[in-house]
Order: sequence, then C-alpha cells, then structure tokens
Amino acid sequence: MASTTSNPPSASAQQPQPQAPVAIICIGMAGSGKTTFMQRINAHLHQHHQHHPTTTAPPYVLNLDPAVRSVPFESNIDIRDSVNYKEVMKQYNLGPNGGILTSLNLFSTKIDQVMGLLEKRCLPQPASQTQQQETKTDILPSHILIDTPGQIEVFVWSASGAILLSALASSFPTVIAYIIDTPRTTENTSTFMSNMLYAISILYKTRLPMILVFNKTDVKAETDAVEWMRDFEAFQAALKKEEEEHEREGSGYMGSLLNSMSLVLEEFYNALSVVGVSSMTGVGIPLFFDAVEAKRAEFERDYRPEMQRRRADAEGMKAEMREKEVSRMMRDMNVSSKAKGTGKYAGGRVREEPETVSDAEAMSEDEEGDYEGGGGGGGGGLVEPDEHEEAEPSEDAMFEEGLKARYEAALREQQGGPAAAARSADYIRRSQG
Ligand SMILES: Nc1nc2c(ncn2[C@@H]2O[C@H](COP(=O)(O)OP(=O)(O)OP(=O)(O)O)[C@@H](O)[C@H]2O)c(=O)[nH]1
Repeated sequence: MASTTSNPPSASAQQPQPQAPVAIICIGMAGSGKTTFMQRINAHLHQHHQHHPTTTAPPYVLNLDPAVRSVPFESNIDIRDSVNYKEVMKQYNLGPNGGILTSLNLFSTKIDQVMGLLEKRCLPQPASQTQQQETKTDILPSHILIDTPGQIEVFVWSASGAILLSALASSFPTVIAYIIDTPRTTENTSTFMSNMLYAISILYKTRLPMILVFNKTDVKAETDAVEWMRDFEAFQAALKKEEEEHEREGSGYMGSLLNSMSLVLEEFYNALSVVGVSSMTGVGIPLFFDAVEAKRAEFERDYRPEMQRRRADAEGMKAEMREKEVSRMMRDMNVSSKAKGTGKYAGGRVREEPETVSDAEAMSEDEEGDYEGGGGGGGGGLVEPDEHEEAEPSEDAMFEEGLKARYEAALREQQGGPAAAARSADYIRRSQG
C-alpha cells in the first residue's frame, strides 16, 4: 500500500515552484471535518508563504458549498457570491439537497468564467501580457484548494460536479482528498467498509488520484484503519472479534461479505495514499502535502495520458462517424455518376432540350407518339418507356435531398466541436429556463 504515514516531514517547502499549481478537492461526509481540514491546510500554506514571501504565493481558494453559513477562511472564488442558495430553494420550491444541486448547476454554467479566472491567476500568462506588467513579479500559487458540499453525492454524481471536475483536471493536476472521520469510521468493521466502498465509488467516478485523509487523529489514531487496509487478516480478526463480542445473530452473511470485500479491496488500497491528520492540532499536515506531491506526479504520469486518451477516443469516435458519412456520400455519388451516364443507365434516352417553340411542339408530339404505344406513328423509333427513366427524376430528387441532409449532418458534426463540458453547461443553462 502506498501509505505515506512513514514519510519524512514535508519537503514541499523546499521544492521549486511548479509550472501549474495542484488542485486539491476536499470531499468528505458531513461532519468529517472537511471545512476544518481546509482551514488547516490553508493556514499551513499561508504560513509557508509568510516564511518565504519572495518565492511563494498563498493558495488560491474556492468554496463550492453553497449552503455553508460561514467559512473560517477567505475564498478567492465563492459559489455564494454568484448563487443564493436560499433563494434557489424558494424559487424552485426545493429541499436542501435539491437547492445545493441546483445552485451547483447554476454555478457550473459559469464554468468558463471560473476557469478563465483560475487560469489567469494561477497559470503563467503569455509573454505579451506579462511584459505589460513588468513592474510586478507575479509568483503563482502552488496550490488551489477547493471545498465541496458535505452532501457528497450531490457533488460527485451530478452533471455539474462532473463539469467542474473535468474542467479543473484539464487545466491543472488535480487530486481528491477524501476526508474521513477516523473515530467514527473505525468504530466497527462495517462502518469502515462502508466508508471504503464510498471512497472507491468516488475514485472510479472521478478517475482522479485520491488521498485518504484520516482526520481527527487527536481523538483516535489512524493505526487501526491503516492496519485493516494493509493486512486483510487483521481486518478479518477484528471482524471475528466483533461477532464474538456482540454474538450477532445472522452475522454469518455479513461476516462473509465483509471478509470477501477485504480481499477484493486490496487492489484498491494499493492505489491510494493514506495519511492520518488532526485538523484541530495540525499534526500530519506536512505528510499530507508530501502525499499531494506524490499524487501530482502520478497525475502527470498516469492520469493525464489516460485523460488525453479518453478525449482522443471521443474525438476518434466523432471522426469515425464523419468518415462513415463521407463514404456513404461517396457511394451515393458513384451511383449518381452512373445514373448520369457511366453505368448501366448510360444507354437510356437523354432528353434533348428544345431550342425553339416549334421544336418543343415537335418533341412533345414525338413523345406522345412514343408513349402511346402500339405500332403506329413514329416509324421505327418506338422505344418502350424505360422504368428507370420514369423513376429517374424522383430518384434524383431523393438523392439530392439525402445528400443535402447528410451535408448538413456532416456540417453539424464538424461544428459540434465544443468541449463536452461546455455542451452540458449549455444544456443545464437551458434546462434552468
Ligand atoms: N477533535 C477533532 N475535532 C475535529 C477535527 N476536525 C474537525 N473537528 C470537529 O468536527 C466537527 C465537524 O467539523 P467541520 O469542519 O464542520 O466538518 P465538515 O465536514 O465541514 O462538516 P459540514 O460543514 O457539515 O460538511 C466540528 O465540531 C469540528 O470542530 C479534528 O481534527 N479533531
């Protein structure tokens, strides 16, 4: 397991300024201590900045919890500045969760502005702009801290959450800090397992590197949790002990499920960094920043190429569809060229255009004679009306219509280039009326 609990104290202070700051998204169940943790890491980075004012910048902070009454830290971007959660609840007649979700949806429609601001403040600007501000020596923040609503599912499983996360991860190395209330989670093995399964679902949904932050270690150390993760036999022993202590009826099913889960989850545990912290006292915070640095490297190494691959796949699928359209058009054009004289229809009659009124009259008389059938009239030139000839005009019309539709479709496909995020944002904007 990639536990960082035995790592040396933070080296982040001595590290050179990275190109792009790492975005730390704090996710945790209500009461896990997420906000206190945010406050603590924010204070840690501010303190670091005070010690190295010429080489470091304070973190850039975002609050995405619309329902929080007051945050004990200053945010550079606060969802509450653009969305009034209470008003949203009233206006849309929603409960607390619906209010948070709708507020996030409304906020995500501003994702372009948010990202524009973030990139302006946290990424090196093009030379022309920096030259204009030559007098200022801009030191960029090395961390972007993001607080999220305690209603995890509202953030992680909503379209707006996905939009915000994917927009962030496409501009910055992004890491999830999953905050866990250690005393509560290690109360028993089933609570522990439930929390781990929840963390897994977040990991697989967001597909971002994750650090498990066992908080409140001043109340209870994270050692039990770490042992249960490292050694499934230790977990199974704890489970057995619980069963004996409580003489649980029908615990056989639960017991064997938890046993099996502990084996299955080994792979998942290996992918995680684990740190024990106390947001109250600050113990373990430097270790957390070490874990962030490790995850930043992991993001660049594994996640970014994977993200780019997924994007290329999506683009590839679009290109494949376009390719199919083109080949269908080419096939149709081939048929058309045959129809116009190179294929089996080439022998068909080609109607000459009349040049004068008398020509036209003569031609129409000829035609009448032709189509009247019977042996009379026309002297030797009588031709049976060709079925194809009858069908030809409508086939042409159909072809042209189909071609037009396909051109339009191809055009739409080409113009449908905006990022999925922007499209979804637009969808949300429209659905909000
Ligand atoms: N002893 C101890 N208490 C903590 C620690 N971190 C947070 N708490 C307490 O846990 C409670 C919840 O903390 P919050 O930071 O409000 O938790 P939250 O996850 O942001 O909660 P929501 O705002 O409801 O999402 C508060 O009473 C904190 O004082 C810690 O490290 N040690």
